[in-house]
Amino acid sequence: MSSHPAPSALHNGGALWAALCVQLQERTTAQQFNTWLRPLRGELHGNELRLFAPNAFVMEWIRERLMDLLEASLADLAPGVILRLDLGEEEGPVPAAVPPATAIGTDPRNGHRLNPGFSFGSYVEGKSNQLAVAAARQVSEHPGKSYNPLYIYGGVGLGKTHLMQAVGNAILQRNNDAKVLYVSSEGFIMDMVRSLQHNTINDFKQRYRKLDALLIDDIQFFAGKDRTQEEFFHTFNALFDGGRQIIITCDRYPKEVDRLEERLQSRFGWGLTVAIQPHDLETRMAIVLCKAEESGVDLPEEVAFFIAEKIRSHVRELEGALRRVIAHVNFTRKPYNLDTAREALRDLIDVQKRMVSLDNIQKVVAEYFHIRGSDMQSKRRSRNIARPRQVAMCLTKELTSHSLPEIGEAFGGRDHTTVLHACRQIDKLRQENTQMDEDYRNLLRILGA
Ligand SMILES: Nc1ncnc2c1ncn2[C@@H]1O[C@H](COP(=O)(O)OP(=O)(O)OP(=O)(O)O)[C@@H](O)[C@H]1O
Repeated sequence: MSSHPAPSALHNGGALWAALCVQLQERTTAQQFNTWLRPLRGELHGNELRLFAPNAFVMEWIRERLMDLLEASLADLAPGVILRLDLGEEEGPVPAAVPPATAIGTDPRNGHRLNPGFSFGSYVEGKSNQLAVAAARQVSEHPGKSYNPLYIYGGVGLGKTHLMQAVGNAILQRNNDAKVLYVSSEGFIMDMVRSLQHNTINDFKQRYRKLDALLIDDIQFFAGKDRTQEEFFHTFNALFDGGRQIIITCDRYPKEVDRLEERLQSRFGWGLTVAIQPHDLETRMAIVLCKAEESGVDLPEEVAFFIAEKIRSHVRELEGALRRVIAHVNFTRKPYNLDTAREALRDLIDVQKRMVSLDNIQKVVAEYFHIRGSDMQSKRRSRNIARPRQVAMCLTKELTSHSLPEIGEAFGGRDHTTVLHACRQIDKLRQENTQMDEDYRNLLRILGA
């Protein structure tokens, strides 16, 4: 991280917190940042940075999920300063991403909370999202009538939110009076909690049930939240029965969302469930070109290809890499070509190379499946050992340039046909078994591929 503020800038807690926010914005999604971190207030007391949360719900959420990230970022920025999270004395302002309940659907300018940039026009279509895009277009033309609910699922940063909001924007374009609302599932929970706190739960129900289209993002965060699920169940029924459109996104298939009531799981499957798969090279390249054009940059195709080839995880990373290249070119005043792209992404590529070494793949896979590193080479054949070993072989084949005999050798002197068999087996299992596919994709992500 390059943005270390001068020590004088850190004298008061506000400045330190502001500097920390710059880092955190890079390390979280916009939604996470706006919903959970932006509402915090920072005060520096000696060597202790105290962060005050506006309410207990926000405080607990941060404690459970963001504390490690906050502490690590603070340690990078101001080593030695300790972090303490407290409840603010007074109820703080409502987070920017979650306007006060009364604002929902009533502000004609942005009551719907849609990002106008998330349109079909700026969404690149490829093999990985073809079906999802076709379904989304259909829904935008006949909301409430074609597929209800439309359930879009897929891994992190693959374009679920963008596509869902494209539908919302298209509905509004056709009918400016339509009551459309985009809300993250965390936003829905916050909204509900606030209504409960203020005894306005009936208003909450009315607001949500009057909508023409409800777009609810990342529904996996409903897991285990019984009161929220209960409330959403009734909202869902009211909208569905009234022929209003519901669009849901999630990181997995409905039946695979843990601790989600069965009645919700089954309702989510009533309409159409479509997946967005990780994008292939051509689609990634088209996305890079599209994003470059949006930024007013005439990017040579070879540079777009280079970025798409090196960054294989998800679109947010692709965007990050492109931003780096643009910043580097602006700063050095050099032209856009392979050399400048390589210079701009050197750190990233170096990290990636270290991550995808044969040794590291074995280590990461062993840790992921909780087996011993030495089991990668051992003769043990029990499934809980053999399967991770096959996964590691398959990843090594996919991510490195080692030959099959070299891979076999590194996995306890096995024959190259064993490696080939492992790769085929894992490919097959990934198609048949979503858990295996998810594990494999998680590992690719951990390995930075
Ligand atoms: N097919 C695409 N064409 C153009 N841009 C895309 C495409 N897919 C994703 N993006 C861009 O990638 C970024 C991340 O996309 P988005 O937030 O929609 O992903 P997501 O699947 O909802 O992620 P998360 O799982 O974190 O909620 C956005 O800036 C979006 O515009």
